[in-house]
Amino acid sequence: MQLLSNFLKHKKIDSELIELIDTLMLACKEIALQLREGELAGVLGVSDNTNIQGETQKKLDIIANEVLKKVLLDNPIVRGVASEEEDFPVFGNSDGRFLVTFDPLDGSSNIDINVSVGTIFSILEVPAGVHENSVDLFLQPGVQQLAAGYVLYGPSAVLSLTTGDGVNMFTLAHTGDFLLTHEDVTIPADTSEFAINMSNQRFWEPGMRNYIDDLLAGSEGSRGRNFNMRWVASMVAEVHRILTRGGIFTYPWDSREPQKPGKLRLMYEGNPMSMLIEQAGGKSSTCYSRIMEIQPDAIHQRVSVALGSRNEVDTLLEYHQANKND
Ligand SMILES: O=P(O)(O)OC[C@H]1O[C@](O)(COP(=O)(O)O)[C@@H](O)[C@@H]1O
Ligand SMILES: [Mg+2]
Ligand SMILES: [Mg+2]
Repeated sequence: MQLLSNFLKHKKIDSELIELIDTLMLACKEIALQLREGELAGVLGVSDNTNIQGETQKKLDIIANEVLKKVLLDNPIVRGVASEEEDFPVFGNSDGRFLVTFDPLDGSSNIDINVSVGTIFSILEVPAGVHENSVDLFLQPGVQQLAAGYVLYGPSAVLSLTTGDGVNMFTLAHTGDFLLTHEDVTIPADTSEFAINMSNQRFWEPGMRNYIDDLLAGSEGSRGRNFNMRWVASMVAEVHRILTRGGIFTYPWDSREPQKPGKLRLMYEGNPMSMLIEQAGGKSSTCYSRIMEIQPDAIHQRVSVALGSRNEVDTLLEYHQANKND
């Protein structure tokens, strides 16, 4: 089985980008170790802090964030990082070429119950000739990402990575190496499995309500077949399932906080996951437009997300279109 860096060299990926991905994996291996120790290392439970989005930080949110920040900023090819758990971007070498945004620990409500969590990352390039450090450097649409991926910390630790030429998966071996385990991952265009937090049903838009009602009606409804439902409450795990066997995942806009487009964050979750899904032949949308074409205007911007098997996402968009035109 091929080593991650050998695979990327073989694919003729830019050597500095390979170096950056290796650096990211160094941090993820450290996070994987801390997670594995769990209670033994005293890392479970909540901290006394709240992040800029008003969420209570888990101890492991903070640890994972610190590990990623330190390891990345120690490498002079990194100009700056932006994290879900940092109020503002943090800058390193002013000549650095890369920007990295990350959700250090996704699905962190699962930590204390020992269920899968993950790290999501997105790599951007500093626009040519820009020397001033500012948040604006990061505010690039998802189509500009050089690479994106996640590490799922589940029964095994798995990296799913795209550098803009398909999606490949690598499993962390006991030697500390990530080894190629799935090449050219492709999402089936059709699916009978959906993922949504059903407890928010009464807050959804009519398009989403009608769509889910028809899935639940199964073979007796207009879809004419039964659908299965999954909800891990960890986006990394949901996307991993979809990359592995297809499906649709959505965290849509809802009326609880109508001024926010959704729960998930564009720069740390929406864009990197959309790049992976599209590179595997799937589709990703806000329910109205392509996520990767959104011009961000704030680093912690939220976005509504619907992604997965292409034909099923198209069907969901039709329900939204139908209700928009009513
Ligand atoms: O608690 P809910 O409403 O089920 O939301 C679950 C969603 O929130 C998230 O946990 C948000 O990510 P964080 O844990 O990084 O805040 C997603 O991974 C997941 O899809
Ligand atoms: Mg998250
Ligand atoms: Mg998080």
